[in-house]
Amino acid sequence: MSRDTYAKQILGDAYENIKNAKILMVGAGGIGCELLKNLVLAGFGEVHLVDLDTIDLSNLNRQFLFGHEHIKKSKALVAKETASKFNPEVNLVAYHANIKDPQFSVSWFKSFDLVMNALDNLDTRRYVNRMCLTANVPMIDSGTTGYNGQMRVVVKGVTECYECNPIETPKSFPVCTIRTTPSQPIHCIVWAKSYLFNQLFGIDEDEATAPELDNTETADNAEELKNLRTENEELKKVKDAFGTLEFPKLVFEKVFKIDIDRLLSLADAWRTRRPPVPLDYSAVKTAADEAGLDSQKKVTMLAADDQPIWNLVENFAVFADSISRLSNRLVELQQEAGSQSKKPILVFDKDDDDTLDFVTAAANLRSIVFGIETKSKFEIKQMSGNIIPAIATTNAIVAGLCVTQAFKILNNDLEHAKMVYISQPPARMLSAGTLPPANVHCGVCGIARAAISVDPEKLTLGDFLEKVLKSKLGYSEEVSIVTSKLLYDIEFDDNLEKTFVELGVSDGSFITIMDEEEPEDGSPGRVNLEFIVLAKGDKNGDAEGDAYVLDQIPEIPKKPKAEKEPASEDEGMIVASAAPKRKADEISGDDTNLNKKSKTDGNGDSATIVIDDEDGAFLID
Ligand SMILES: Nc1ncnc2c1ncn2[C@@H]1O[C@H](COP(=O)(O)OP(=O)(O)OP(=O)(O)O)[C@@H](O)[C@H]1O
Ligand SMILES: [Zn+2]
Repeated sequence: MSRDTYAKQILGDAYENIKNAKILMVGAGGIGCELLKNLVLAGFGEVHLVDLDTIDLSNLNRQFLFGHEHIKKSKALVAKETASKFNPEVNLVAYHANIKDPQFSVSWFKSFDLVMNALDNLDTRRYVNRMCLTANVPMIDSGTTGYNGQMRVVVKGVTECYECNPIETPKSFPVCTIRTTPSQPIHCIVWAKSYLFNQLFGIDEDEATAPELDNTETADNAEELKNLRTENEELKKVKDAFGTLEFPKLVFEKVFKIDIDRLLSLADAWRTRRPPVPLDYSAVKTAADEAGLDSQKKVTMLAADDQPIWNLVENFAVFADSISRLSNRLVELQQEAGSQSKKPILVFDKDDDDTLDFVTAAANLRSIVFGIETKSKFEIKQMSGNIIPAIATTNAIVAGLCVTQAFKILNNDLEHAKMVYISQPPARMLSAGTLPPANVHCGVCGIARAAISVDPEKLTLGDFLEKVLKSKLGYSEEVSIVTSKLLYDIEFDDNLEKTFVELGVSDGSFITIMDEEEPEDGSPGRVNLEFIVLAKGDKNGDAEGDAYVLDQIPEIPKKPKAEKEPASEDEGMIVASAAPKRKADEISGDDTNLNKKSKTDGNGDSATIVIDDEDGAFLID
């Protein structure tokens, strides 16, 4: 009896399609390991798997393709190695890489029959969704949170895409709660992780506002924002001492003394609240030395134990030590990067001890200043990483469901494909539904898509408008060109001389073209066109001096007739409404609700944060 006897008996003629299928699997973590095992055992012919991460000890309880000996090795490569032993006939190809890397182009996506997501963040899911829509490849997305899970099939033009209905966006905290009047541990953790960490080691908040901070300026918080800007300016000066022995001291004095003194001067804020108490560097340092926390070895030992709740001097010692560790790392990265235009940064990762130590100590010191309960490193890891324990069995169920739906897609039996939810009792444990049709107003799948290869240092916005949009695609000058900000519209032509690179458009960026012309006969204009920008390799350019190559002229259909605004709630899911036409003055840095944010620099950090005022805070992903 051969290995595939049973599969042939069960699937009949359809088995040939499975055997000839070429599948892309994105993510080789909890769901990914289960999924790969299923694909390999079911006899899928060729599976490519992409994962950017390496194996951590904490993965081993459920990511069973990995063992102790694989810690710190590539998930993708080890998963391939282990799974290929289950069925050597399957052709497995592994990539230790980010799926957003330019090597994974639209034409590469096109070469697959099906893409299966086993990811842990919204940002990458959205990216893969868009690539699949551009490449016209069906996608199966799956996810679990503890005992809950879901999977769904996405086929361009037939079913809902991943973004047809807005996924609940992260709950944001008013900036004044985080930066001026924290009252819960979570406020201090968000401050340490999303504000202070980024200011010191990551992307400056002026360049990219962290998602948890709501920066809308209202009369209520204008005064606070003015103060915060002063704080930012001062912190930039402190950063001049980066990498020196003085640096931890200057940061400490700045955020736990100078800023707190300034807050205290806002007398109104403290009429009904307990005023914060600034910390004195010399006094705390002396106390830490007296407590024996004067050597790095002792601090390392202290930080290694994540169970106890550290006191003031312990937090102080870990704070200073982790700043030194992180500064050294960043200096090294900067030296390695040399004169490259993209400055290296550090990104918070709950599994990265240096970053977690910093966030734990900084959050606790702030809690002490504001008289808020402090937390252990273990607790802060959970809260800052938005973890709900991953359950192996939920992953296994979801991965199994994904494969049964993959059979249907590959056998052109889409009408029987389902979306399935796994819930906890008293709700039904498994509930399946037919695939909802695409939302014609969706800003992601209800639009035209194309890829354009450009030389971002050569192509100017003016040339793009004239030579691509007007000459090749028949637009008038009444268009808006948008990335995460407005680049051009009929009343805003300041950027026409600038090159793509000067406008921050580079490999992997998305550019949206909005047809603003209103035909005289009242007929609808064309739907938005979203280009994915690819940096040009050595492909020969066309007649335009190699600044761009447009392989295919995209078809850009007319907009669907406007419908009445749908009701906002439908069985607990928010229904998308037509994207409003944007005005130049509405366009600032961020425009998440229009789904046109450039995808080049998303950090994948997309948690839903739920605050329970009664019982403190908890987070879910
Ligand atoms: N942009 C991306 N490109 C490639 N792989 C990605 C990308 N984003 C996330 N992943 C991978 O998706 C997988 C998701 O798996 P999972 O949800 O089990 O997360 P994990 O990091 O293994 O576990 P945990 O977060 O619970 O520690 C991870 O292995 C992660 O590296
Ligand atoms: Zn859609």
